[in-house]
Amino acid sequence: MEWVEKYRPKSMNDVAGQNKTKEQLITWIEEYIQNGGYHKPLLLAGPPGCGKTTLAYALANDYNFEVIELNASDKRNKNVIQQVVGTAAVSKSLSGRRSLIILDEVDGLSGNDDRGGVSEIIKVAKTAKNPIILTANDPYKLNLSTLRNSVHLVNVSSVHTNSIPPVLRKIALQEGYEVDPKAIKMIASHASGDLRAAINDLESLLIGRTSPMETEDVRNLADRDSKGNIFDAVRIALKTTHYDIAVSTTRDLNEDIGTIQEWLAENIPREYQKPHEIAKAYDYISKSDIYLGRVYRRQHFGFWKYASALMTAGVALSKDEKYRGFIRYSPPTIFTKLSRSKVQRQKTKALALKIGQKVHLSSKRAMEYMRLLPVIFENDMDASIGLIEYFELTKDEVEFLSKKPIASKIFKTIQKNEKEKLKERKKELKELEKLNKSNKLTNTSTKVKNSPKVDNPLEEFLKNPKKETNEENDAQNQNFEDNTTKDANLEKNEDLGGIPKNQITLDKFF
Ligand SMILES: Nc1ncnc2c1ncn2[C@@H]1O[C@H](COP(=O)(O)OP(=O)(O)OP(=O)(O)O)[C@@H](O)[C@H]1O
Repeated sequence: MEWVEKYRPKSMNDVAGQNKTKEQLITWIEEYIQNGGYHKPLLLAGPPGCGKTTLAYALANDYNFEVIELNASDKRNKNVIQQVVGTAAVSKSLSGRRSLIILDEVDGLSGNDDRGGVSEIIKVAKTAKNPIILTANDPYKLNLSTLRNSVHLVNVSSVHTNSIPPVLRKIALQEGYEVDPKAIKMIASHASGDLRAAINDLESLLIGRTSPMETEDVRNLADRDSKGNIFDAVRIALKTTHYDIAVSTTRDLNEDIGTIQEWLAENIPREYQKPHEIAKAYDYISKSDIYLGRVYRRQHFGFWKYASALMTAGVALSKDEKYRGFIRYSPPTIFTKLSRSKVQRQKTKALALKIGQKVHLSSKRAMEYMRLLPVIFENDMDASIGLIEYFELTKDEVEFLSKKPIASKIFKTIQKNEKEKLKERKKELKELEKLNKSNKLTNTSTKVKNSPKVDNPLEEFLKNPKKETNEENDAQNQNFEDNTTKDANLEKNEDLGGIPKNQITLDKFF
């Protein structure tokens, strides 16, 4: 059992603080007992978690009344009020004990569906023989003017910060946990007078703990500042059954509306128990998402309020009954999932862009076609190779798309094909060279005969080297020629009587 329920005070003496309210309650019930007839119903009005319902139950217990509760989740239309409250109010219970009727959260009766309910309560209250206690979070805010005149209003203040630590300490001790008094004080001031929230915080911090709880642990609690935090907003929106209360949860929240929507979506199945409630709540979330989409796409910020109302009040009113127990809410896992899948998403986007550019498609459309690629990779090698070559996909990209070790098989085939192609090309080149050589030979023989025009510069050079030489070469050639002449003259001057060497030698033979 959740600690808030387990440690709900059974007697007025155990209710922390609220001394003035207790006195008013005691006076009211004692007057009823003395008069024994019609008595104005009591309306307990105060913030959530300050002990209104607890006080009503504790009073009933102390004065031996049997409680008949009709909470906000019940459809309190005219018939239901007549059947449940009407019958109970004029009769004693089967046990013979008198009944105390508790109508929780009557500020929720201001909606159109409950209009009959408000008038019926007044009617029933006027004829009731048994006492009726109503509770509300803020009766002035709501259209309850008629009801307020017919009831005895008692304001319940939030629990004083000094009254919270003893309650928390007692619970921790009874559960067998050791706690630092400073940590307890911190939880108390975090709760801002909401004892239910304080007990819930204590439970969430202590459950499963082996070492003593310290102040550092409390600091890790989400900030519960005066503006409220997302945990409170989610809790109120999921717990309440009132349109206005649910809608007001986002009012002072310093969070983006999309984030609030994710928080609610994450925690709906934690709070709601019945499948049809969960389905209905998600239906509202999806409707709110449509409006949010319109806000972003059309920049029509007037739709904020519809999105906000659908996600808070829509979700709140999807449940049949209020779940009172403690629920450990958790931040939306979508954000962790998104950050984990960031690299994957970036890769997919880059690939879609690459493929889209090739086939003139937007990356969004390309992504749709990309889903077919893994199927082709697995089943058709030729088509896969064709597509990989066409889209110029790398092995990594194919691996990423197929998510299976098929990529290495395809790329091995591609490599094999490439090698074969290379071989064939080499063969072709050789044949071409051969053909070229034989062509050259034919060309040279024709050239000698006809002196055709030669395009190949190398051939041109070989044919007419002078043309290729530059001035420097010309000069060098000139020097070379001069030197040759000089040498020849020197040779002439050798002891040969002015006759060249070769000529003498040759002369010897003739
Ligand atoms: N004054 C208190 N003394 C001891 N326990 C309290 C007190 N107020 C609240 N609690 C604890 O908080 C729990 C919720 O209190 P309760 O349901 O009475 O709040 P409430 O004012 O009726 O809230 P709501 O308006 O949301 O219905 C109780 O089960 C109890 O454990």
